[in-house]
Amino acid sequence: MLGATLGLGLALLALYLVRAIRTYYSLSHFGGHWVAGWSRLWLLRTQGSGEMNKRFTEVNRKYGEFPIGEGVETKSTIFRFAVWVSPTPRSASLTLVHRADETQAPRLGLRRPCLSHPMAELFRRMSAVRSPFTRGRWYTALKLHPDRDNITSYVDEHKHAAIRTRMAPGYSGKENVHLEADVDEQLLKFLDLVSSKYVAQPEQDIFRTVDLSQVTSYFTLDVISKVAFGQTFGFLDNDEDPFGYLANLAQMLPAIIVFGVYTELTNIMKLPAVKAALPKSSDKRGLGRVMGFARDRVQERFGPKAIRRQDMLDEFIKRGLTQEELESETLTQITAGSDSTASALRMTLHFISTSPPILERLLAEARAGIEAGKISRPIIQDVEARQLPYLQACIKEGLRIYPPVTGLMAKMVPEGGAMIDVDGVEKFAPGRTQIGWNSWGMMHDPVVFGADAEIYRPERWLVRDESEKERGRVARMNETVTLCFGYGRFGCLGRGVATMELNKAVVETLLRFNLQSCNLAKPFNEKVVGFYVHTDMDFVVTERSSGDQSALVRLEGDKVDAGALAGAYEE
Ligand code: HEM
Repeated sequence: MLGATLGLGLALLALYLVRAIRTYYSLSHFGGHWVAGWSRLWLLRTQGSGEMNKRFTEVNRKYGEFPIGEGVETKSTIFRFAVWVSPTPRSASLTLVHRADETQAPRLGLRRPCLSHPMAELFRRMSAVRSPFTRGRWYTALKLHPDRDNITSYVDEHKHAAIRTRMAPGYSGKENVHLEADVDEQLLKFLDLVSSKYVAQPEQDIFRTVDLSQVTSYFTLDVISKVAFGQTFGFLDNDEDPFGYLANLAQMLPAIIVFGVYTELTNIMKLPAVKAALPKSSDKRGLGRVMGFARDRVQERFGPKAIRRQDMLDEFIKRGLTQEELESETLTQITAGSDSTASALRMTLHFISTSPPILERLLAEARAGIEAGKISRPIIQDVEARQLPYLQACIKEGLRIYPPVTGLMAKMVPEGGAMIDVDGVEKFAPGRTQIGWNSWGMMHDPVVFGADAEIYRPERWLVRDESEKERGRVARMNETVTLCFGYGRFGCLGRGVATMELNKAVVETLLRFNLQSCNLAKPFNEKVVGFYVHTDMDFVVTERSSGDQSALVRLEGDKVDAGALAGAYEE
């Protein structure tokens, strides 16, 4: 008996080794850290480092570089996850030519020679509507419910396409007549909260600070609950996390990291003991409480006394989503739509408020718009914001320098494999290879964004002259930054809502308040886990108008005691 067990064990080990070696060599030509070729531990370490964005970018810079443009080097990443043995991430730079799809996807450069960057081109090709690439197993980690998938977690193409078709109209905003008014209402509450509770008045010895990381999350969470269900969670009303949701999310980070690498572990959610420990809608706090809130709001739309409101939920119901589907999808809406927009908002505010020339230029544009009657008060309308070039440049630059989603979003090479062009050499990526996305690397690429790509500089988005070269430069940047919302059949459905929030909140906040970071040497703490967990982002806030007045200095008389530094001019 012992002998048979030992024999079986050795046979399994041999099988594992053969597969591991085959997997390793099938992708060894892409280069990368050797550990990543054998196990996912490298990936786990990188994702758990809290700075996955920077580490992936370092890897891309180290391995598989290929010269492009004017001798500048650029990079991308490929991760290999084997069919069933331990996945083996690899890295390499690449452009993509896919054999099976050659008729639809001509070789890079032939169709749009100057606009496409190889990394962006690859990303688009994989996500395009008729692409044979599919979602990788990475997406299964986005399942929030033990039994139910949601739009972000379906790896089955047909199921994903079916739910997306039914949900897209609800997101489009055309049917959601309350959308803009709902966003305005929450923004006014946000501004009111800052004004009533956080404005410092040092001249009256009132010293206060606000944690921007917190209040921006409160704003986007209340917006999303209002536009999704017609009722807010009450973050802004209470100036706190009423359900303990954000705290619960922070506790779940280790699990998020591990599940994002060992995606098969999502199956343990089906085990009765694990299932019992998972958040559920009857919970009093945390994600479970949010699930309960979503369940109650959905329930109100059904039955004899059903509430009717022309909004997203109503549109989803009209498109035939069941009560169960709605509970799961609305929860996804909250997780997908709150943190991403909040980080875009807070980082954009941070960069503008810490760069006086940028702030001044933005304020000048906004004030001119108000004076000309082109900006509604008290809140700018979305259509008006889209007419302000410098505001748009500031927002795009914010999304670029801190792309809100840094998760791998791995797409899978179809059966039969794909040819991938590395350094001008075509290399074969076997079927089921998963190709991860390094959004940070893509958005910080000097080839696309210029040699100062690491710097927040909205001016790069403004066309300097009418030459074809200049228009091509800006068009290429626009094509790339838009990818931070994904693309094609996987692209973000909430993009319109997010853009509306940013269009309004950035300019209205800065028009009212002067923001000063409390600690420029370390303005915030950050953990990057596919999204950003920011804490301690403390700012001093003063009313902009009073700040402006106090800056007016009157120099009266010939001799002024300006209080110059003592000692420097003394004998
Ligand atoms: C600045 C803010 C946002 C960014 C950068 C962003 C980015 C993304 C990205 C990268 C994806 C996945 C693309 C892929 O799988 O390849 C995605 C998907 C999605 N986003 Fe957003 N998002 C934002 C805001 C929102 C908001 C406000 C909502 C809801 C109102 C939302 C709802 C969704 C949904 C439902 C999906 C899944 C689409 C699908 O699977 O077909 N997002 N988003």
